[in-house]
Amino acid sequence: ENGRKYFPEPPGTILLGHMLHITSTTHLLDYCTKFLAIGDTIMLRFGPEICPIRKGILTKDYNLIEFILNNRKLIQKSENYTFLRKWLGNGLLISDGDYWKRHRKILTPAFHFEILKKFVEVFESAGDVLIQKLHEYDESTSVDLDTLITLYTLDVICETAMGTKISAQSGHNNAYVESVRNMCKTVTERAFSLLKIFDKLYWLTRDYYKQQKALKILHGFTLKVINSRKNRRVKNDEKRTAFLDLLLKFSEKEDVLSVSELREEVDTFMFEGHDTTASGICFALYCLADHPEVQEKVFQEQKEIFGDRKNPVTTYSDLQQMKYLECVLKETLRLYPSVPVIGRYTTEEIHFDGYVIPKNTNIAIFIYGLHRNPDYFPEPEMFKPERFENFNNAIPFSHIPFSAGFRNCIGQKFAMLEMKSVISKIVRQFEIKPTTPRHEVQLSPETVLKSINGVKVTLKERN
Ligand code: HEM
Repeated sequence: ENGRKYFPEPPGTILLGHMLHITSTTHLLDYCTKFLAIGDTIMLRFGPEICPIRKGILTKDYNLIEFILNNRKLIQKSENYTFLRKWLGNGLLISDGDYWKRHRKILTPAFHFEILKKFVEVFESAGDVLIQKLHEYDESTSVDLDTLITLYTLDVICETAMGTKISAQSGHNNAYVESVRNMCKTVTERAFSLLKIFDKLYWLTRDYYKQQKALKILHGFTLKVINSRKNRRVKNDEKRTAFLDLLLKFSEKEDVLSVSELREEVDTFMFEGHDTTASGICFALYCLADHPEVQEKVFQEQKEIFGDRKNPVTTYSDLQQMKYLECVLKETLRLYPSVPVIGRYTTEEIHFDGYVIPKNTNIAIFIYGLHRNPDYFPEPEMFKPERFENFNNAIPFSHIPFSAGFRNCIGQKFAMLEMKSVISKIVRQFEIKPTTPRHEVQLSPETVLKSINGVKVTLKERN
């Protein structure tokens, strides 16, 4: 067409394009991989022109990904993020333009390491509750980590984001916990349904009512916390260091956030900050179970830091010293990136390497596929944390579990500290082993990468 070059399109059906292939999340990773057999970047079509989410490109190409993530014109998120909007409003994850820029600037100081240092106590005390739970299992019963770990990360994010203990691990605040789960689930299901993406059809489904109910509980909870902390806040109260308190403090100065803006940012942390870390922790423990030699090295590192103390009070600087564990986490997030696909939307025509990406195109960056490219990671299916002991910094965009560029994850350091805190605690107390017969995870990219049959291991108390 006029010599304009577009990315190739894999075979699909005339009317529905590639939509039919992508109706189940469990096969999504396989389909993406299969589609990308014809090239590292391809065009996909989701249904006929009347469909709300129509066309897109899917890429695992290093250079294109670097180009996109470093491009100031490409910070708008793709259309499927709009399903999160009812919950997260214009929170940092989905806002764009000057509004995003302004909010990113306001929120960045809240993730300063001086603040994160203080959160280590929260990670540790929630971790102690988890350890108590884990002691209820022994070698004969497998533990499904998914539920237990998710309740742990919920406890952590609620206390750090809102300064409020919900004791999810002890079975309190079930309505809130359940609403978070329901919301995450229905949002994902919507993005992959041919019918539910239409608002008017969605109103007729049970999911819609489930969502409305969950939203009422979620928003109600956050607003209640904001209002009570706003009224009760004591000036210069050192103890109040939750994200919310910092934002309230900032709001008193020139950068005013309204109550609803505060609500949206806090809810965004609630969403982005618990499922992602839970996924990372579960898969890391699963990999450690499969690789006793790696686990032994992690354990030895703990001994070097703490001697024989099994339950030491762990500080920020202790966590900083866990260099090998950090490699384990990087390797886990390479093979199992918590956010396997991220999306962008073109607001103008983009030219890259002789190709045209039309205006109004959704771009899906396939992090999962990028991370398994043998050019950057020889024997890509193998779990080898040592790769990161001398990672080639010349190819920074080959490993981007936290994305990269302007819109990278604001919670990256927080997440690494939390994961290190809880995993080191578990490794000091237990030997992690595969179940018999060995549990095989079934990956499903539900916005966050999950295993639909759980993540099961067995635990043996160390002497
Ligand atoms: C292992 C854990 C985590 C992973 C793998 C992860 C990954 C990511 C990725 C890939 C993005 C980019 C999303 C996109 O472009 O659509 C992102 C953005 C974001 N993450 Fe995380 N995340 C993690 C933990 C956290 C935590 C703990 C928090 C908060 C406490 C957080 C808050 C955010 C926010 C607010 C954004 C939006 C940033 C912006 O657009 O300016 N994340 N994260």
